[in-house]
Amino acid sequence: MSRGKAGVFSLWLEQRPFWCWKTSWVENFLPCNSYIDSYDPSTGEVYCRVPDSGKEEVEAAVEAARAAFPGWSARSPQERSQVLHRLADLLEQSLEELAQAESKDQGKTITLARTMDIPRSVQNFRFFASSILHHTSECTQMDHVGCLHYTVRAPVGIAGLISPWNLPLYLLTWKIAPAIAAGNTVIAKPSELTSVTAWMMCKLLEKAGVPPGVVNIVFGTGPRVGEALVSHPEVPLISFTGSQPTAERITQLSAPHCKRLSLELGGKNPAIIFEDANLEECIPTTVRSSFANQACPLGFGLLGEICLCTSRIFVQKSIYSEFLKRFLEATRLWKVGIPSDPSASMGALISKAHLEKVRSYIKKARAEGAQILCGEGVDKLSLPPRNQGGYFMLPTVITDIKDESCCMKEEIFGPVTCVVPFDSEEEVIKRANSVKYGLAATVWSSNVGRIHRVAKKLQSGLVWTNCWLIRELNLPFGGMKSSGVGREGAKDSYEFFTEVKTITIKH
Ligand SMILES: NC(=O)C1=CN([C@@H]2O[C@H](COP(=O)(O)OP(=O)(O)OC[C@H]3O[C@@H](n4cnc5c(N)ncnc54)[C@H](O)[C@@H]3O)[C@@H](O)[C@H]2O)C=CC1
Ligand SMILES: N/C(=C\C=C\C(=O)O)C(=O)O
Repeated sequence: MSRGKAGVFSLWLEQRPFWCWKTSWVENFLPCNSYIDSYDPSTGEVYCRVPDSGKEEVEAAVEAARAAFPGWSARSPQERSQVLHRLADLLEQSLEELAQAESKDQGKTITLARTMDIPRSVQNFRFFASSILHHTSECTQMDHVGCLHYTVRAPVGIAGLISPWNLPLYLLTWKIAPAIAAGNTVIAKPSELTSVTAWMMCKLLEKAGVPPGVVNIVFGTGPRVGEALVSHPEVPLISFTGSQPTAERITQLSAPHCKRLSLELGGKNPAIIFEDANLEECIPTTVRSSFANQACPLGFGLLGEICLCTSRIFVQKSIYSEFLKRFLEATRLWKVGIPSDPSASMGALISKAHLEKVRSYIKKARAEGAQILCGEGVDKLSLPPRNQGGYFMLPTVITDIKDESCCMKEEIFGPVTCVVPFDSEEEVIKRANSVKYGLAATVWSSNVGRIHRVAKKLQSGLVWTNCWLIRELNLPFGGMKSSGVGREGAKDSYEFFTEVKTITIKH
């Protein structure tokens, strides 16, 4: 890791013979001495190495971000917006290259990276480039005491941004874009498992005219560089997406500095399917919502590696058998294949450790007497010889499982879903709410009154009814209970990344 001309840090990915992206811009950066092996999930082989940065790199990044802050924060929203638009255009021009890289690094299908991850990363910059132009402040009057009050907002300073491996560029840009649009400078840390597209974006930052020091990217592990960033006294706010245990650690480290935190964490998301649901629409959407993020049917991707994925399907008893039969038929159609295969609907999981973790849940379910109806341990995977060491697994459906089972309580974050029957509306709401998480729920019914009633009673930051993962970026995104703290979106991100001041004028 090193300081570069553009104020971008720790940017050295060692090239392996089959690593094909151009690296001429790397000359701006000094090499680092310590690396982490990065694996291709589809083969299980090391294919590049990521810098293993720590305190020293964070210190250098803070210095650059501090120096850049006065100039960047003094620019008008219009000027910052133009830079974000240029960056979006450049990312879009590199869409294919970025999609190939994301697919190779993460294991998801190329189709998914091409149609979801990279387009959404482009959209993140365009969206915040536009929304930053439309915020207004508050004003109230107190005529009886001759006072006018109004608010002003200012960027907070240096924002620490930490993102996970499931949607690498998509989630990193979802944080960088609003932070810099609001006038902050940032230090961003992508997951050590998926650093490549962040690294590729660095050269585009410079080209887009992002001034040196405005966006600093540090690469490395959570315990080393992540904690150095979170603990740094000059980084007053942290936006984090990832697991709940890591969020706890970040909260502890932030507490002595009273840092502002935005935490987007996991879920144990229910789908509630009433007997009057339109199964023609519900079944394909629920297959997708269960197994998304290595998969991409209908040009819309999803392998259970999205925090919004369904992992508990409650089906009203009267339609349970029919639903289950059709759901299994639809699941079995999903082809697991190498990420570059355009006919594959699912690629590989992120890592060996993660594959083992996901498999361990299925073992536990079996030991508890649950039925595994398809997938892991039931059907056979067919893969080319070169990919036998990859982290693949078939979409797996579990039934006859108790609500108390760990498979029904804990976030598995893999292509595994549990299907259970229910009798009444009241019962299913109670059962859906009986977990520590509260991120996303789906409700399927043609009774509008019921939809409103149930949606209001679910402890969930997001409720999709008769659909799934239709995103309106303007509106609040985030979870209740252990699924997070705070919300992201046009207004919410703006409020998080700015400090508000109330001014009173006596006249
Ligand atoms: N959005 C979500 O809900 C996500 C949930 N997960 C869940 O978390 C489980 C574990 O996955 P991980 O990759 O280990 O997630 P994680 O929460 O440990 O990693 C997310 C990010 O946090 C960083 N990080 C880790 N420890 C840190 C620390 N002490 N201080 C600062 N930063 C730190 C990581 O380097 C990465 O950039 C998954 O199996 C899944 O259940 C994982 C990714 C995303
Ligand atoms: N935070 C996650 C997904 C967000 C999706 C979106 O903003 O559309 C996650 O899977 O971790």
